Amino acid sequence: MKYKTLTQYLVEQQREHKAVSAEVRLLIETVSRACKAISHAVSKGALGGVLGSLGTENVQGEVQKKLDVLSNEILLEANEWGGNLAAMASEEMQTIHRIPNHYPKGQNLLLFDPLDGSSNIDVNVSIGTIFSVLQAPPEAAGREIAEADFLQPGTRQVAAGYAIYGPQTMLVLTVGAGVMGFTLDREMGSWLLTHENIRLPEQTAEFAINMSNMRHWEAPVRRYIDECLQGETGPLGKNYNMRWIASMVADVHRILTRGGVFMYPRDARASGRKGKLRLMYEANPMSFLVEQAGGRAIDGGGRILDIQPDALHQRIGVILGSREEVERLQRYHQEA
Ligand SMILES: O=P(O)(O)OC[C@H]1O[C@](O)(COP(=O)(O)O)[C@@H](O)[C@@H]1O
Ligand SMILES: [Mg+2]
Ligand SMILES: [Mg+2]
Repeated sequence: MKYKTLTQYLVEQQREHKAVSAEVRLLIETVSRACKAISHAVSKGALGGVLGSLGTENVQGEVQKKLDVLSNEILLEANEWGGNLAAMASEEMQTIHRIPNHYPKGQNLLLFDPLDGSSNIDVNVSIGTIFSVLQAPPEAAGREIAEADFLQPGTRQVAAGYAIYGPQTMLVLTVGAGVMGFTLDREMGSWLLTHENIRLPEQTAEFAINMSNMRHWEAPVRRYIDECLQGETGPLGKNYNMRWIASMVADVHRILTRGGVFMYPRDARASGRKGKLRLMYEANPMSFLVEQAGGRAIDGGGRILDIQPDALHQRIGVILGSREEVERLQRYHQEA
């Protein structure tokens, strides 16, 4: 079977469907090359000296793994040279990284979670890279990009995707024209379009949540999970299965493949933080993908993609996946 390459797909989207600009096409290709390099580093594991912690903390007070920092550097370096970008923002960096004057500059803004699922690195479980592309707002023309220029709702994303480093390395991408899955052919070094037009089943009997946080959940999430656990004889009338990989990339990949609902809800913890996951690097790109595949994504209050961000590293509750289940959860929030 002959598969299209990522480049062929993107050129088609640019020329025939006008779904992507030449600049964004080149940017996605650069990100995909960086993901290939991260994939090689990940697969070397202990032999490449990439496992373990660095003993430093990121801006959010989380201990950084060697791979968090290495992946961040790979993405920065690749995109400084070839990304057609104005600036970048990363979960691992305090503030934005502007493209220096001597590099080719573009109009786009790139955001990334360089290594998602950090707690799984050392135990050889799937991890990934998540990215999102925005455009510099018109008012930024002629001046330096500011952090505030990144604070755009997810509906403004022009592309988003993730690479998953699992049994296979895949790149799952949307440019707003459906969701495409590319598998890395290591011998050829190419991304091949193996999963065309990924669609998410509307119904499901599988949920993903970290049950150890149950005592902190808000009432609507508690109600939904209680009902799932009651199985066939409960109000939902079916037996549910549960999965929790603790890599958002891997959990979302499973959901895009066979349906399900993923939750890292905001909760009632005294810390007052609104959930664990980051709006700009995790929730927005994944919500864009899930909606493009026919699913839904909410924070409990409403649609994630409509949220006006108020900070680069803002955290948010995330509920996403199969349409009917997410709509049910939305109803439970409204009723509460
Ligand atoms: O360990 P917990 O609390 O279950 O959290 C798991 C979640 O945290 C994350 O690992 C956060 O991402 P990072 O590894 O990029 O910080 C998600 O991928 C995952 O869904
Ligand atoms: Mg993450
Ligand atoms: Mg991360």
